[in-house]
Amino acid sequence: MARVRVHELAKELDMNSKELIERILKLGIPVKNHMSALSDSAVAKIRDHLQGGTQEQVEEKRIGRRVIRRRKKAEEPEPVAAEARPEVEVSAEAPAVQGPDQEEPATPKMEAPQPAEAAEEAPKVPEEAPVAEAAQPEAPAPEAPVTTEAPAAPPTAEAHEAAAPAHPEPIAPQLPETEPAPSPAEAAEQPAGHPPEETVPEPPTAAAETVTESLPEQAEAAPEAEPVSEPTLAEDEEEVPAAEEVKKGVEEEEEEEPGKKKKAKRRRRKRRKDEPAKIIRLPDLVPGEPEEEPEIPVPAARFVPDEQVSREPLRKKRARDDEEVGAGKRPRRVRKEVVSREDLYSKKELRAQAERGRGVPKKGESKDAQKPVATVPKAAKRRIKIDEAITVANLAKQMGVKATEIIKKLLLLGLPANINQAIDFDTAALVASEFQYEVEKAGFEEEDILQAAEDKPEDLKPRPPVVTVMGHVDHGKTSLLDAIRHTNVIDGEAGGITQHIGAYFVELDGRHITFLDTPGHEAFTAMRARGAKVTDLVILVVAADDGVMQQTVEAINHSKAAGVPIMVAINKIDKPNANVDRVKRELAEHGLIPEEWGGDTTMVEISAKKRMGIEDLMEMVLLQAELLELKANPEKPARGRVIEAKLDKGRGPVATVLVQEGTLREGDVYVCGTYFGRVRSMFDDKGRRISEAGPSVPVEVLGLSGVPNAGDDFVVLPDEKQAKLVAEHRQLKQREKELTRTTKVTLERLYEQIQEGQIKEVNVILKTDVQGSLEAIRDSLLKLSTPEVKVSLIHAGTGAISESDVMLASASNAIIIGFNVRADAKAQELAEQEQVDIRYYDVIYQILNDIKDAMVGLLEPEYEEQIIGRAEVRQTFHISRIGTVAGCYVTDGKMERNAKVRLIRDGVVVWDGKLASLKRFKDDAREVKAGFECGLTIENFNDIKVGDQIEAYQMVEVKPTLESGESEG
Ligand SMILES: Nc1nc2c(ncn2[C@@H]2O[C@H](COP(=O)(O)OP(=O)(O)OP(=O)(O)O)[C@@H](O)[C@H]2O)c(=O)[nH]1
Repeated sequence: MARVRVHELAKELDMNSKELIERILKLGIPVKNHMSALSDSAVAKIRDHLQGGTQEQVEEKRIGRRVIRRRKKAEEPEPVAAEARPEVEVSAEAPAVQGPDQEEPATPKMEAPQPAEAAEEAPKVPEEAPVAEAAQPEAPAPEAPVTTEAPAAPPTAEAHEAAAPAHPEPIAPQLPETEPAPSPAEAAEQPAGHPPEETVPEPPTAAAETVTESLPEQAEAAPEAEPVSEPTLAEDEEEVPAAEEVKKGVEEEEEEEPGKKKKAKRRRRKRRKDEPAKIIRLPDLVPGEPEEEPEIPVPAARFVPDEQVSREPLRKKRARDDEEVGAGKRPRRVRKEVVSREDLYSKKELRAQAERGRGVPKKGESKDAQKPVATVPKAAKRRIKIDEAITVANLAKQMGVKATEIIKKLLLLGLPANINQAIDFDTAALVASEFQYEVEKAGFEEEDILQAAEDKPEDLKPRPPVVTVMGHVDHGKTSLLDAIRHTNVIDGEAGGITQHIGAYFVELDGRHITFLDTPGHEAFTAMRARGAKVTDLVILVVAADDGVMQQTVEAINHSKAAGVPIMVAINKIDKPNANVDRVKRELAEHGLIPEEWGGDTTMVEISAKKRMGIEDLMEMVLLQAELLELKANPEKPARGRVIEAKLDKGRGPVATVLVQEGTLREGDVYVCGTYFGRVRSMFDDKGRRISEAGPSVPVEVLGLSGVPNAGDDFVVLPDEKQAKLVAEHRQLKQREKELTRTTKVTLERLYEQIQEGQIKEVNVILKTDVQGSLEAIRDSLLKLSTPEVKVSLIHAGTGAISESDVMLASASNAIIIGFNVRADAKAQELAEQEQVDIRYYDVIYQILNDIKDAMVGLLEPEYEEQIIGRAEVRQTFHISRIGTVAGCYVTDGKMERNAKVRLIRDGVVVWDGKLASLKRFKDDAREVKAGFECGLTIENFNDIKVGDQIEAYQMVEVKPTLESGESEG
C-alpha cells in the first residue's frame, strides 16, 4: 500500500519538506528525510497537528494493526489511561474502527470519533474511506478515515448516507483549514466522542460517505471503481475489531486497572497469536450496526514507531488477511482490545523512555517515552560533494533519495530533466537543500594545478605575432600564404582548394610571423567559441577586381566580434580590372577606413600571384605587432592551443599546437583537453624535427593519447600524476557537461540575464532575404539601445542562416534573427547543439517588439496546449472529506498526476482545472496509461458524472517564433 512520504505530505500541506520534517520530529515521529514514508496514522497525526488540531495534546501511535495508542503529551499525570503516564489510550477516539484497509490513518483529526460512528465502522466497506470532500486533492489516501475491510466494495450512495449522519464530526479535515484544535488538555480528556475540534466543516452528507458492505457487488461490476476508492483508504488493510469488542475494550480501558489490562491483553494474545498488542478503543460504538462504516477517525494512530510492539506479528497477520481476502473470504473481524500502556512496553522500556523524557522521570512515566529517536543523519552526513555538474541519477544516489523525487523538484523549479541529465552545481545545491542536504564543491580544482605563476615584467620577451588570413573565396588567401613562404602550394592543389597545413612560421630579416592557415572565419570563430584566442591580427584578403563580398563582410564581423585588429591586403592588383578605390570604399562602408582617409586600418596593395607588395605587408604586420606589444615568458613550462589535430595512420594522434607562452620540449608531460601524455617528438611547420618550441611557434606534436579538438588548451605539467588527474577530471566534467544545457542568451532569459548583470549588450546576428530589409531592420535595432543595455549587431547579411552564423552567435553569445530566411539543416542542428537562439520573423515591427520586450522583461513565453490523454468516467463515488472520486478508464494517451484536466460532458467543457489525485488501485500513480483504469479526483470539483470525459492536457512553452520562418523553408 502506498505510503505517504514526507515530501508528498509537505507538498500537500504547502510547506517545505525541511520544515515539515522538523514538525514531524517534534511530534515524535521518526523520519529521516523527505523521502521517509509515513504511516497513515502518522500522516493523520501530522495533519492534525499542522492544522492546529489537538496535536499538542495527544500523541497517537499505532502500535499494531488495530492498536492505536494515544498518549497525552502534556504532563498531566493521567492515572487513568496509563498509569501516571501522559499517554491516553485512545479508546475514546474510536480510532479503532479501522477496517482492514481503511484505517485511514490519515485523517488527522479524527481523533474523537463519535462512538456511534465508531461502532458503525462496518468491516466491509472497503476503500472508500470516508473522504472529506473537502478539497484535499492530493492526499486522499491518507485521509481516508475509517474503513472497513471490504476493500473492493465501492461505497454506495446509500451507504454514504447512512454513515453520514452518524459521524459528522470525525471527519477530520486534514486540510489545513480545519478548525483549531482544542487544547491539549482537553483533547486528552475527551477521548471519546468529542471530536469537536476536528470536526470538519463539511456538510453532513459528505460525512456520510462511509461505505457499507453492501457495496461489494458494485465494486465487482465496476472494477474501475476500486482504484478510486483506494485513494481514500488507508494503506493497510486491517481487520476491524468488532464494534462490540471495541466498545468493550474501551470500557475496559477506562475502568480496568493496568494490571488487569495486562491480563486481558495476555488473554487476547492467546486468542490471536499474530496480533500484537493493540489498543482499540472505539468511543461510542454502535455495536449493532456493523455495516455503516463510521469512518474511523483514527487519529494519527497509525504510526508504529515501536517495532517492538508488533512488527512481526503484524506482518503475519496481514499475510493471513490477504490470504483470506484472496480466497474470497472476508477478512475476519478484528476484535478490539484495550491495552494499557504498560502492556505495550516492558518495564525496562518504560524506564528508558522515562529517562529520555524531560523533567524528572518518575518510574514508568515519560512523556515522549516511546518517541522514537529521530534518525536524522548528522549534519556531516548530510553533506555531499559534487563537481561542477552532476547527473540526476548520481545526485539521487548520493543523497539516497529517488531520482524521481529530484526530477519532481527540478520540475517545480521549472527545469525539466531526466534521470541522466546533468544539472549544474547551483541547481544541485538548490535541489539538495530541499532534501536537507548541503552541497559542497568537490575538492579538486583544476585551476589549483593548472594555475601558472604570474610572469614578472622582466621575464616577458617579445614574441612573434600570430596572424590569421581571412577573405572571400578565391580572393587569394592561399596564394598569399604561399607567396609568403615562397613555396608554391597552389600548383599542387586539386581544384584550387586550399590545403590545410595548419600554421606557418615565417621569418623576415630575423623577425618572425606565425600564420595560421584556417579555412576561413568559421574555424577562427569555432576556436573562439571554445575559448581559444590565438590570433593577434587578421589579414583580410580582398580581391581588387571583385571587391567586398559576403564572406569578406563575415570575416570583418567575426574579427570584430573577437576584438582582433584587421589589416587589409588588397590582392590581385595586377589584374586589369582591379579597382583599389572601390575596394577601399566598400571596406569603409563596413567600418574599415584606410589610414590615408583618416582611418586606422592599414591597407596594403599586393599581388600574391606576382609576389608584389608581400614584403610591405609583412613589414606592416611586424609594425602592427610592435604596436600590440606582444610578449610572453619563454622561460617556463609551455602552454598553448591546439590549432588542428588528426589521427595519422602511421603516427597516431597528431596535433598542431601553437605555443603561446613558455617553451615546449620533447619529453614534457602535458594535459591537452581531456588527454594527457608526454611529448614524444615535435616537428616544425616544415616537417623538421625539433626539440623545443618557444612562444608563438607552431609545432606538430606526437605522443598524444587521443585526438584533441581545435582550440583545446595544451599545458605542460610537472608530473604525469597531475596531468592524469586533470585529464580524468575533465573527462568527467565533459560527460556531465555534455548533458548539462549551457544557457546561452535567449530572448526569454534576456531580461533575467540583464538583471543578473550577465549581459550589458544584446548581441544580434541578422540575416534577411534582401538588402533593403536588412538595412531597415539594422537601423531600427540599433535604436533600441538604452543607456543600460546596448543592442549591437555583430553581423548582418542576406541569405540563409549558416553554420558560420551559428558559430559566431555561439562565440559571441548572440541571438540570431532570421527575417524571411531560415537556417539550413546543418545550421539548425548546430544551433541546437550550441544552444543558440534563432528567431524567425516576417514582420519587422515584431522583431523590434520582441527585442524591446525582452529587454524590459516583458516577453511572455507563449504556451501551447498539448492533450496528453483522455479518460472516461465509468463510476463515481462520493467520499467524505475527499469528494467525488471518479473511477475512470483511460481511453487514450495517459492521465498524469499533475496534469491539467478538463471535464467534458456532452461535448461541453464543464470544468477546467487540475487533477487532485490519481490512483491506480491503492497506490498513488504518477501516470496511468491508456487501457488501464484509474481513480481520480479533480481539484475543487465534485460534480463528476458517469459518462463524463476527462481530458488531461499540459501547457507547453513555445518559443515566440513567428509564422514566417518555418514557412519560408
Ligand atoms: N591575377 C592574380 N590572380 C591571383 C592572385 N592571387 C591569387 N590569384 C588567383 O586566384 C585564384 C584563387 O586563389 P587562392 O589563393 O586559391 O584563393 P583562396 O582565397 O585561397 O581560395 P579558397 O582557398 O578557395 O578560399 C587562383 O587561381 C590564384 O591563382 C593575384 O594576385 N593575381
